[in-house]
Amino acid sequence: MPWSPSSTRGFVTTHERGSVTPLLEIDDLTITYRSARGEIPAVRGISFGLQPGDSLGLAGESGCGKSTVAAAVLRLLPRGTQVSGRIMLDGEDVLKMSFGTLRVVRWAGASIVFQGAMHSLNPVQRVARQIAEPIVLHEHISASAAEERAVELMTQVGLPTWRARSYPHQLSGGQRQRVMIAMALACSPQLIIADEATTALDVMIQAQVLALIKRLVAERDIALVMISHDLSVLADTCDQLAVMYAGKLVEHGPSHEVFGNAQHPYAQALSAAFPIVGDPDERRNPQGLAGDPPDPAALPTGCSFHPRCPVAMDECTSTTVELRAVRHDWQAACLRVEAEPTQPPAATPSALGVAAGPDARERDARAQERDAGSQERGAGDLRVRATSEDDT
Ligand SMILES: Nc1ncnc2c1ncn2[C@@H]1O[C@H](COP(=O)(O)OP(=O)(O)OP(=O)(O)O)[C@@H](O)[C@H]1O
Repeated sequence: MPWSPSSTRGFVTTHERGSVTPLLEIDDLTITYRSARGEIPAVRGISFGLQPGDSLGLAGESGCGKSTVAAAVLRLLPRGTQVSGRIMLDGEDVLKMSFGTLRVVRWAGASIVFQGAMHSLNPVQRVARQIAEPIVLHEHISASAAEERAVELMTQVGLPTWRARSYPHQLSGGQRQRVMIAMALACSPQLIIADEATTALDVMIQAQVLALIKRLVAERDIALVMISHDLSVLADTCDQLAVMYAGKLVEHGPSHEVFGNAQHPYAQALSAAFPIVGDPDERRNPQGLAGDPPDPAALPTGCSFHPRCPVAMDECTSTTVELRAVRHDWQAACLRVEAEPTQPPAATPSALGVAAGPDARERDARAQERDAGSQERGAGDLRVRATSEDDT
């Protein structure tokens, strides 16, 4: 079994054994909280898969279900929450794992870096000791050997070794977030979930921590799920972007396409709200999105986005639309998207009829310019902030 707790490292992965099974495969995941207000359908039938080394940015407004997905991957949801579908981690169903296996999988298979390290760290324990704890637990080595490893990890995440004996309150916010990343890496997981891991940091420190995550993920061939409100940060850090709205995926595809040429009106609005360096129009005129996301306990009929959608049609009020292929690697859940899987890429919003009128034409022209640019430059040039560790 891949997650046998008895092997030296904790497990032998299917990838180490040469399997091509996706590392993470989420299939029709549906999560409903039970609360005093009744049932809250937080996640509604989402699916995606990741191979080692893949990175997926999960975006969407507050309350759309991003953290619920993250918590489900490590079965950290409150007791009583209804979960259906499948979450396969390295070929094993997380939802059916025994607690013994789950203990190994947490840290050694997948780990989560949350926002606000101060609340996640023990205030009265030195940081190296905290990083060493999961190593002792999972690898059954002595505390001093584990602390040596912890100090090595601290160096890898750019913390000076003398900080090993510091307490969390003696570190800056960025340093604490680095400690959390070192902890997440401690047992060499195959998957890291970063849930708003850089949101509370100032722009310079955020850039450093993002660069660090990118470097470590690339060096170690780790799969990354990164959750953020900030689509531009996700587009800069991840290869793929998935946009959630009211518990559903409304668009999923290569980052430069979803950020630069979104097909779903919600994903368009979200990406238009963030500036792109080198695009003065977007910088001068960042657009907001009117209205609020729906109450998950009282979702609108049809497409949940239709009450806020600038291009909604009558049908949208009654027809539920699932993801449609825009291209073989790109999907959007909008009735206006004409699925043309055999056509070459670079369908533009107006070509798909997603947005009509002068604004849409302007936007479309910008999207085409960006598209041409992105083909030359690649997705990395969508960055809006300096992300080189050396620069900051
Ligand atoms: N323990 C819980 N009990 C009941 N409802 C919950 C619980 N946790 C989250 N919810 C609800 O589930 C929905 C999804 O919440 P979730 O935290 O996953 O969203 P999110 O996209 O991560 O939001 P944010 O960006 O604000 O963290 C929200 O409507 C939220 O109020």
